[in-house]
Amino acid sequence: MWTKHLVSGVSRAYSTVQRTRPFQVAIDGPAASGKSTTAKMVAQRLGFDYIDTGAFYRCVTYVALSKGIDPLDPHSSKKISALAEQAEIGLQTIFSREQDTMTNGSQKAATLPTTRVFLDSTDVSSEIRTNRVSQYVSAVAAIGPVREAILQKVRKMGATGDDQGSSSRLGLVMDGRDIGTVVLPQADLKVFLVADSRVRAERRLQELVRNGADPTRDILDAKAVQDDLEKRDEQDRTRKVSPLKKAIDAMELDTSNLTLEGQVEVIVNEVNRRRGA
Ligand SMILES: Nc1ncnc2c1ncn2[C@@H]1O[C@H](COP(=O)(O)OP(=O)(O)O)[C@@H](O)[C@H]1O
Ligand SMILES: Nc1ccn([C@@H]2O[C@H](COP(=O)(O)OP(=O)(O)O)[C@@H](O)[C@H]2O)c(=O)n1
Repeated sequence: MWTKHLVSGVSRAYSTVQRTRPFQVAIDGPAASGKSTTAKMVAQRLGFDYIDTGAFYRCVTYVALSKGIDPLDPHSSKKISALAEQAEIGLQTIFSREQDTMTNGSQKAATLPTTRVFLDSTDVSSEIRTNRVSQYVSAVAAIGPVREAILQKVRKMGATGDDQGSSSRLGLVMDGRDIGTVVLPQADLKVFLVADSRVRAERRLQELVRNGADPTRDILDAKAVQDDLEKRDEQDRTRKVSPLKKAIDAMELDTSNLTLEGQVEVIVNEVNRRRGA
């Protein structure tokens, strides 16, 4: 049932606008604003590739913590940067067929695209989403040479479509914090997703519960989750290298009062408008 799909009509769209490279969509924004879910669904609707850049920073944080390295100790920067350079990170997004997912314009949760993350060929998809990794990831992402190493890896993956699956090469959706500003400054469409931090915390909490949260390991209090997200956003916004900020030419979309399908629709329509479909 799970197959990578192509959306009919895409090749016609490309014949109207002469492109020298696949259409690029950059999605940035604060934590839990809906970036990755929206990005995957947009990629599925358009038959584009998807790259989750946050997964790269999470993998480096995970490997550093598992080696007993403290990311908050300034003396750890060199060791963590070396780990970032050495890490072999792969992504595999499993898309479902459009007809399986769209019923009366809405998307069934069970058929949302899913992304598996591989670190040195081991599936670490769950391990990189723990609270512990979330608490340290912003510190790791603030280390300049770590960002340099990851920038090279994500650009390479974007250029080759090497995501452990077959590449559609029609287009690319990438999400993170610096995609529109640093990674893909020439992106054809830049979106900056925002949402009220209370709404974001509620959604993250629901997601944790849906994924079988463990009360001994996960923070299951809305206020604590909100504090955690706000703290991470502050760290991401104020770091010296590639801080989280809206690119000057990005379209801002507040998802606080939108449905997932609604925000996907806005972006898909804008992509189609820009490529003359
Ligand atoms: N408009 C929305 N309505 C309800 N839930 C949403 C909406 N947008 C995103 N979500 C949910 O919010 C949670 C956080 O979204 P996610 O895509 O992981 O954010 P990010 O990648 O920005 O951290 C997910 O569980 C997602 O399904
Ligand atoms: N392009 C990116 C992507 C993520 N990151 C860092 O990685 C962390 C985790 O990103 P993520 O997208 O997985 O986080 P969530 O918003 O999904 O919780 C962020 O808080 C940033 O510190 C970054 O600095 N630059």
